[in-house]
Formats: sequence, structure tokens, C-alpha cells
Amino acid sequence: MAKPRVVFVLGAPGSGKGTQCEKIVQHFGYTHLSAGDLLRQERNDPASEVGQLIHNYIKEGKIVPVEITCGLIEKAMVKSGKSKFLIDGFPRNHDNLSGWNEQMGEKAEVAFVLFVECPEEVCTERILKRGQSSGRTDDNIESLRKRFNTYTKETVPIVRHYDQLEKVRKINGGTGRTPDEVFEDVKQMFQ
Ligand SMILES: Nc1ncnc2c1ncn2[C@@H]1O[C@H](COP(=O)(O)OP(=O)(O)OP(=O)(O)O)[C@@H](O)[C@H]1O
Ligand SMILES: Nc1ccn([C@H]2C[C@H](O)[C@@H](COP(=O)(O)O)O2)c(=O)n1
Ligand SMILES: [Mg+2]
Repeated sequence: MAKPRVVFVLGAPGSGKGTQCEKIVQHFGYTHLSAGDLLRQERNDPASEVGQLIHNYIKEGKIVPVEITCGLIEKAMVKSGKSKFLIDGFPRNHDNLSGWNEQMGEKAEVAFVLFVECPEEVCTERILKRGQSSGRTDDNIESLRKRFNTYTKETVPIVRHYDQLEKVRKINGGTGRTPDEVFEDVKQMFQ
């Protein structure tokens, strides 16, 4: 049987990764797995042995150790029984990348990285607005500053790594572009 096809979706906090993933799911039949959502779900499970650890990492805008995140991703992939995945918000740092390569390198095919570009001011405005109703413990200015710092220091180098492998497809998710306008560009990447 063919290996599952994976598209990683990266971009700054609030750049619109989740929004575009929803549209890709509707149009192209991918299964959307958000690493952040999987971690929040695990954190909220009272029986989880790593719930408190995840809570602390998320609040500090730090990246949870890959053994936990990649374990959750693989479990969700297997459980879905599907073969085309958008993995949103992963790999976020070198630990994520090496852990993925070790655990999943032989089991899945990374087709490309969809990189959603968006200026920090626009992302900040979106996240603070989302924070009024999201219930997310990290949609506040203190956590957001830490998340941006982690993004710049740890995630941007991962995008560069995939760029060197010519695997990055970049879209403009920024200023004054509605989600539908952004999706018009995204479509080109999937057709
Ligand atoms: N093009 C856009 N124009 C205006 N608002 C947008 C656009 N795209 C997304 N949004 C809004 O911005 C907020 C952040 O979007 P989204 O949740 O998709 O970002 P994200 O990259 O997944 O963020 P995070 O990394 O925090 O999970 C949401 O409230 C969403 O509705
Ligand atoms: N690979 C990942 C993805 C997410 N996290 C943690 C840390 C993030 O700040 C938080 C929220 O992620 P988002 O929903 O904004 O993509 O989840 C992580 O540790 N590792
Ligand atoms: Mg998201």
C-alpha cells in the first residue's frame, strides 16, 4: 500500500493556517490534523500523564517535546484510516523535525510545506480579536510575544530547511486579503 501523503502547514501564530486548512479539507479531501489542537485535547484529558507539562509549554509559547506531539499525530493518522493529511503547525523546531524523520520518515511521504506568510502586526491583531472568544489560554499579548519569539527563533529555520530542499510553497496570507482571496492562491498549490 502507498505511504500516506503529508503536507505540512507552517506560518506565524494567527497567519491563517487553520482557516486555510478548513478550506483545503472541503475542496481537496485532505484530513486536517492540527498539532496544537491535538496537544490541547491531550492537555484537557484528566487521565493524561502529560497534561500539566503540555499546559506549561503552551502557556510559555514553548514547543512540546516531539515524543508527545509526534505520538499524537501518528495515533490520529492511524485512527483516521485516511491517506492524505494536512499537518498544521508541525514541525515547529529541530526537535520536531528530527523526531518526525525518526518516527515517520519511512512511514509517510512529505509532499511539500505550505507556508502562510503574514506580517506580525496583522497576526497580532487577529489573535487578540480571536482571543475574545477562543478560550485559548495563549491568545493574550504575553503568551503571544513568547509564541512569536519561538516562531522566529525555532520555526523560521525549519521553513528555510525545507526551502533548501525546494519543498516550500509560499502564499501571501497577509494585509487586506480575505480568507477566500488567500484560498484562491492556495488552490493553485494543490491543483
Ligand atoms: N485572511 C484573513 N483575514 C482576516 N482574518 C483572518 C484571515 N485568516 C484568518 N483570519 C482570522 O484570524 C484568526 C487566526 O486565524 P487561524 O486560526 O486560521 O490562524 P492560525 O495560523 O491557525 O493561528 P494559530 O497558529 O494561533 O493556531 C482567526 O480568528 C481567523 O478567523
Ligand atoms: N508542533 C507543535 C505545535 C504546537 N505546539 C504548542 C505550542 C504552541 O504555541 C501551541 C499552539 O499551537 P497552534 O494551535 O497555535 O498551532 O501548541 C507545540 O508545542 N508543538
Ligand atoms: Mg491554528
